[in-house]
Amino acid sequence: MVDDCSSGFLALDPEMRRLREALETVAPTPLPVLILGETGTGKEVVAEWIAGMSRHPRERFVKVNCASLSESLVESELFGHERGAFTGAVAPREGLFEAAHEGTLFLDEVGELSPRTQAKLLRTLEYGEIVRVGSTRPRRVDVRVIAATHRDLEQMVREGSFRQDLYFRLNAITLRIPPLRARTSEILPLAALFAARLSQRLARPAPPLAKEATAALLSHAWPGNVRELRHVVERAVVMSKGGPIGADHLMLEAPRAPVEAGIKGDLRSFERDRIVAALEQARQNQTRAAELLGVSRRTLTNKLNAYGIARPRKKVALEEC
Ligand SMILES: Nc1ncnc2c1ncn2[C@@H]1O[C@H](COP(=O)(O)OP(=O)(O)OP(=O)(O)O)[C@@H](O)[C@H]1O
Repeated sequence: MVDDCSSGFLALDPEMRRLREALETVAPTPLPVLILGETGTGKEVVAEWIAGMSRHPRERFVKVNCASLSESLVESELFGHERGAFTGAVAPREGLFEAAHEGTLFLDEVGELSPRTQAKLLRTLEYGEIVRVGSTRPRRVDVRVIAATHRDLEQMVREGSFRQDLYFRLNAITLRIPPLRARTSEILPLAALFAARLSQRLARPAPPLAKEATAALLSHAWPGNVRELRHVVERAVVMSKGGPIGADHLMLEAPRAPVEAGIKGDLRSFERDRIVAALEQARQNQTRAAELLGVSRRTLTNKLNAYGIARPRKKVALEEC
């Protein structure tokens, strides 16, 4: 079950495999799940996968991005409202908790909720009931909550901006999705998957990746994670017009350090570029690259890990897995 990606969730990296194996055990339970990870790492994909594996596979999966809701809207969106609860509330309306009854509610960017909404959410999780805005009548809801955030919730708890009791309620099961730069073995298979999917939609054979394109994909830092990779590959599939994908089609800029990183960031960026260039010059031979850079092989290995630079594999099949 860990190798296929028919559900749209590819897991080849050992940590991702462990994560998926653990999920197979917890998915069919009603326990809340908290998914942590940088933006674009696949938190929503994982949430959908859990919902698909849950007690009633055809149950409802309702998702909401808490960051996209204004403070005035969020309560009524989540818990619903009664007629006349506020200006414009001309009719009663059920909220997302009620819509997800006997199903799963995915609360994306849960760290953005205000203290007031956090309190209401805690109550819902504790008692399994919601109270619509403008009402005092509790309504029972049976909803499995999956929450996600790119924020450091533990830090937010320490700072007092996220309720500790809510944090403990949400994190019955916590999954940490590693950034793409920490699971470089997945870069090329994911690229192959995205290229194959789009090519299929365009009714074209999946294009092969030229050697330089492979090297460019592997040496990029992917600050936008899997989402960025998907966009880069899909654009390249279009730009290559059915031919092999070259490095130019990827249009990856050389990594630039953010201004606030100051000279430290500049030096890191410089060092990383030098390592990538040395590897290219040495045709990916790490011993030779270490010689060119004047460092030991061990130092080079440490730096490759620190910067998330991986050696390209010899050949990648660009086909749907
Ligand atoms: N393991 C994976 N297998 C296949 N596709 C993936 C995988 N991980 C992410 N993706 C794809 O990458 C994109 C971003 O994934 P997703 O929206 O789940 O990330 P996220 O962590 O929820 O992002 P955000 O924090 O911005 O909400 C989507 O197009 C998704 O299909």
